[in-house]
Amino acid sequence: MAQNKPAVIVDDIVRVLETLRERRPLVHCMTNEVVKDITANILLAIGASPAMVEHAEEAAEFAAIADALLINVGTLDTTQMEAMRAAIASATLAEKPWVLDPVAIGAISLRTRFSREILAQRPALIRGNASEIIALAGRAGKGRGADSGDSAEHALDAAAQLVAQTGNAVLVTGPVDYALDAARTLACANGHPLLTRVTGVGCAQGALAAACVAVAPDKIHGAAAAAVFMAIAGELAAARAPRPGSFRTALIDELDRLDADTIRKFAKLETVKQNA
Ligand SMILES: Nc1ncnc2c1ncn2[C@@H]1O[C@H](COP(=O)(O)OP(=O)(O)OP(=O)(O)O)[C@@H](O)[C@H]1O
Ligand SMILES: Cc1ncsc1CCO
Ligand SMILES: [Mg+2]
Repeated sequence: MAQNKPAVIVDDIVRVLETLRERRPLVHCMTNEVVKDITANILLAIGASPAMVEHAEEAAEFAAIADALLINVGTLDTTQMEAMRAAIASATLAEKPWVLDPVAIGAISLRTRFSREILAQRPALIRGNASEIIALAGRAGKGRGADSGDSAEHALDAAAQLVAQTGNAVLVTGPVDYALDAARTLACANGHPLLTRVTGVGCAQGALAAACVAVAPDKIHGAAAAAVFMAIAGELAAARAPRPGSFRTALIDELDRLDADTIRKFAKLETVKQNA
């Protein structure tokens, strides 16, 4: 089953971008209060269509209509938890992919319990920094908030466990991003430290991954595409905007400008493990 899957190559990532811009996937975002603006703008820049729909009744209705759903627990509350449960049930029934972003779990109990509860509904993709991935797998890590205290390499075992639990894919972000499913582990070595100096880049990347998974042939292609798009745009943005405020604007501009030639020229995508 997991075996004999073809390798993921840069051409596959280019195709995800082209398909995304043709199909303009509608991404239902249930995300935290801090990052809604940057999330919607990053989705628009890459060519997707964002919609933030929060009320439980509306969320259940909309999750069936949208092409993908993002569940981000960054500013969780009780009302939102109920709405998220309803949306996940509806997306699952409609066979629409959903992405889990377990922001700052580990040190904070309620969101950790909730993320583990909904993990049982098998998200198509989990996107988190190393500490979040380690905590979701039930292991001890160094995370204390929304930023990672662990290395992505450290999180790979935990990520593989989550892949086994969901049967789907995981994207661990950090200095190197890792995308994995049961058959393959890919590493994207692009990126720039300024990506961590603007709040919500990781969260927006979860939304970007939802858009990519909606149009990609396989979940891992979606995960890898989200890694490559954000990291290359970050490198190009940093080259002309070396401070966080202007970098945020430049990042959105570079995602808008991103094209096949730029991806082919800059992508540092490597297969680190292939079980075929
Ligand atoms: N040291 C680094 N050098 C280059 N790129 C990095 C580095 N650290 C993270 N990144 C990139 O930053 C982006 C966000 O990843 P990060 O792991 O910081 O997410 P996060 O902690 O969940 O973010 P947030 O909580 O602010 O939304 C990714 O594209 C990742 O590749
Ligand atoms: C800063 C912050 N706090 C809760 S969510 C969030 C956005 C980055 O994860
Ligand atoms: Mg961060």
